[in-house]
Amino acid sequence: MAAFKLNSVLRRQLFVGRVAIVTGGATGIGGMITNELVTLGCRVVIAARNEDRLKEFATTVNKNTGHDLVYPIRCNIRKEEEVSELMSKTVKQFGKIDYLVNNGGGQFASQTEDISAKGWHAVVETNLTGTFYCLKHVYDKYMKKHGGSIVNIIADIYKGFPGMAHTGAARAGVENLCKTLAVEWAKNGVRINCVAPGIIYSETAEANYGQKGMFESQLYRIPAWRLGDTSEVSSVVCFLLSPGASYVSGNTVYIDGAQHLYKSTYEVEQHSNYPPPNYPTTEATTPKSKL
Ligand SMILES: CCCCCCC/C=C/C(=O)SCCNC(=O)CCNC(=O)[C@H](O)C(C)(C)COP(=O)(O)OP(=O)(O)OC[C@H]1O[C@@H](n2cnc3c(N)ncnc32)[C@H](O)[C@@H]1OP(=O)(O)O
Ligand SMILES: NC(=O)C1=CN([C@@H]2O[C@H](COP(=O)(O)OP(=O)(O)OC[C@H]3O[C@@H](n4cnc5c(N)ncnc54)[C@H](OP(=O)(O)O)[C@@H]3O)[C@@H](O)[C@H]2O)C=CC1
Repeated sequence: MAAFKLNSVLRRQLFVGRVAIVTGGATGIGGMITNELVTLGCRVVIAARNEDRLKEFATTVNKNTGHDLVYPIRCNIRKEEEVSELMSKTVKQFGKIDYLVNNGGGQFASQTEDISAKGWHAVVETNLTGTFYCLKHVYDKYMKKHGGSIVNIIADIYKGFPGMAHTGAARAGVENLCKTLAVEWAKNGVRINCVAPGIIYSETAEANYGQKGMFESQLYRIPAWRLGDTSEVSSVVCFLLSPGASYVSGNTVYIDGAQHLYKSTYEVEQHSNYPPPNYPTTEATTPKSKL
């Protein structure tokens, strides 16, 4: 019992005096990361495009905790000058940036051949280039001299990302960038890792796919036979940021109930359009071609 009490005291103090930036930090997974960091004593700058939503979230958390721990800054991560300002304003306001969580991002579902050039650029510029801007400017403005810890939220790209090729390509780019920076910036005391969520329920995430129940319809593809919840992502993010992960860098942690080892969210319909095999086939093994 005494040990448990000590633990909970330590837990509350884990990030006291620390400062984090969480992009997309007012909704879904990002909102839960902000909440958990605040619970651990951290001050958190939340950054996204929708300023009203940022302000409302910050006001609610600050009212609930009785402390001004959450600070909203409007920022579209696709615009380099806004990202640069986000980092400068944070250093000016709080004197430091210990942690960066690159969580802001997203995509839409589409067959690859139906993605327009504009749609491709929107997704790649948000998820890959936006993350690059955040990394470059947090390094320039603080972490180059002082070190820090970074977590990038990517996605389950273990088997590619059929049905969302743009985000698969962008997130794979972020994962590779993470490996590069884990090496290049080690000399500056910077650790950097990725977290790859499977299907994590939040109202905003599900709304993006336009249909209530869409996420639940995927349960049979997940060995855990349930969706993830946002706190199951935030706890891993906080661990990776914390001194508990002081020798961990350049890694990706999948948070997906083992889905990356099982079924993707994409169905391949039966067809006979591959070049024929060199073994005798029957009617049953050669369905009619639709081509
Ligand atoms: C079946 C179950 C699947 C489970 C998968 C679970 C894995 C992943 C889950 C998640 O990531 S949940 C998080 C969801 N949240 C978000 O995605 C929020 C952020 N998303 C966005 O902001 C957009 O999707 C965006 C495209 C990344 C950026 O949008 P932005 O506001 O900058 O651009 P738009 O002006 O809206 O669009 C630009 C361009 O993009 C094309 N496009 C956009 N949406 C669609 C769509 N729904 N379908 C087809 N194409 C789309 C389109 O070309 C747009 O240009 P215009 O045609 O509008 O001129
Ligand atoms: N939920 C899930 O199942 C999964 C989620 N993910 C990823 O996790 C992250 C969080 O998603 P989740 O919480 O589920 O969904 P949300 O839709 O709630 O979160 C997306 C957040 O990103 C912000 N954002 C989007 N574009 C930009 C931009 N250009 N600049 C700044 N902020 C931006 C949004 O704020 P605003 O619109 O105000 O800018 C929003 O707060 C995303 O990167 C998502 O793709 C990955 C795999 C699975």
